[in-house]
Amino acid sequence: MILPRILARKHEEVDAARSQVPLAELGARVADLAPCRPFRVRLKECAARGTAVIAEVKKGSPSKGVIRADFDPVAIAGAYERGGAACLSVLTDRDFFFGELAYLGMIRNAVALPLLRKDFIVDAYQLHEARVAGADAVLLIAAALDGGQLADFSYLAAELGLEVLLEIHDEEELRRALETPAALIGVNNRNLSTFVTDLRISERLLPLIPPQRLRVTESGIHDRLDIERLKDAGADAFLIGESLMRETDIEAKLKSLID
Ligand SMILES: O=P(O)(O)OC[C@@H](O)[C@@H](O)c1c[nH]c2ccccc12
Repeated sequence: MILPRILARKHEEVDAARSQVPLAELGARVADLAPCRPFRVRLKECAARGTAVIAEVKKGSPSKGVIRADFDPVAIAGAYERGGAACLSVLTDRDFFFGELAYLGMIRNAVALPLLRKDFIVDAYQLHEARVAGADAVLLIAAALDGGQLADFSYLAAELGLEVLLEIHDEEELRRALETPAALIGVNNRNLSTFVTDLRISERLLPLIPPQRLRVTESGIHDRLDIERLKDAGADAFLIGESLMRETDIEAKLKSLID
């Protein structure tokens, strides 16, 4: 299973980053930042008008390797914005997903959409780092965090002005998610040990999420048929990476998913 390996590596990265820029210094920078862009409100508006897609800037993954060789994160973000994305997800993990923290700032300067930092958060330091780098929201993964961490990180994120997308994969994780104030809950259709995606995970779990929480379905979404099927299961928003990144015309593909 790869998740424990990724998490162990994250702790090393955080230690290295902290020795370069201490938490107190990062914290001091937060005070000077512009307010975050409203992630959840934007999703709700797009969902009310049609289909709310969180489009992911993703060069590759541990299971697929490099998905898109000619990878220009800013150009991709622009195509997503023109194609009608509600919000963007930016993979910032370098070692397993070919991402960079700096992509957040570059993309923030180029598009007006709210941005999610997609990474493996294991330490409060990374929440400050996300805010300073230009994120408006962060992913928290229930499979990677215990109940105390989920609560602590949720409250700290809110203090920093960041919204939280809390990712779950089964009933036990959902139960823990519902004990936190997370306004956005994401059901990952991908099994993190086998990498197999199965939309039936969302069909099983989305109906168990109270409608006051915004229900996001993540991974393995390919076409309009998948979207209709997931809407029927109660999805309010759709997090899509690979099927967009494999297209030559990203903007046209996104439009075909939304209409
Ligand atoms: O590329 P896909 O199958 O459309 O999936 C996107 C997104 O859901 C996936 O990248 C993801 C979901 N949860 C994660 C956690 C970490 C890294 C990546 C992810």
